[in-house]
Amino acid sequence: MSHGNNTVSTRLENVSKEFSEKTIFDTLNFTWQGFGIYSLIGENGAGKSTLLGMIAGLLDCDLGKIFINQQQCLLNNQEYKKLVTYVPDHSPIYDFMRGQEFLDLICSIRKLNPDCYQIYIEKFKLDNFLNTTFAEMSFGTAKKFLLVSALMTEAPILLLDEPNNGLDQATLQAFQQILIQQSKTKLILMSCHDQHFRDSVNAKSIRLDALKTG
Ligand SMILES: Nc1ncnc2c1ncn2[C@@H]1O[C@H](COP(=O)(O)OP(=O)(O)OP(=O)(O)O)[C@@H](O)[C@H]1O
Repeated sequence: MSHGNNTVSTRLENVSKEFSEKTIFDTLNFTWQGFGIYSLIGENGAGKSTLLGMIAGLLDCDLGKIFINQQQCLLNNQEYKKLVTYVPDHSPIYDFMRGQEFLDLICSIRKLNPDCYQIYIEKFKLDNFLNTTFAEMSFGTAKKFLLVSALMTEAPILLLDEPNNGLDQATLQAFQQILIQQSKTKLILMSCHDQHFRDSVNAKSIRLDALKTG
């Protein structure tokens, strides 16, 4: 991998977050070290998506710090952004954008050769949707493009929010194989309510309430 490390870590240091005076996290401390797949487990509203969004750098911590390797999650830290890629549970893509345009845009931002996504287009059977706008795509098809945009990068941290939601059986099988393969060289953190899917990719469970109480 081009990140050049034979290991990778994500570290939460005294991370606190509240929404409208409701505490979601209070001085959370945890480190994920090394490659593999981890799934955050917790009831609806426990804060799984919030934590993934914070590690992705899209939501601020109220207090505390988040690091990937030695890089701190800060608005202008481009080195941090290179280390992480994130798939939210719903598509945030402009309606007018077409599938291929979106992937080419991500390639251009991440300085990747556009050839890098072809293999995933085949595995996810997206050939016929490259020219389709996100407005016209089904939920599952849009989700597949988002997954491709993350899987094609070399970022060693992959954050996936409910990644299996909306995928058909054939795609799920292809996706499971890709995740297992990528988990040899990436640290994959996901939120996933589906135990069958978690087991199928050998995800290690991390209970959010256990994290909160240290
Ligand atoms: N932008 C926001 N403004 C106010 N409250 C928010 C906001 N985003 C999330 N919350 C609240 O923060 C809490 C954690 O939400 P989050 O979506 O992270 O939970 P989750 O564990 O991912 O839930 P689910 O399993 O339902 O996906 C919830 O109480 C939610 O209502």
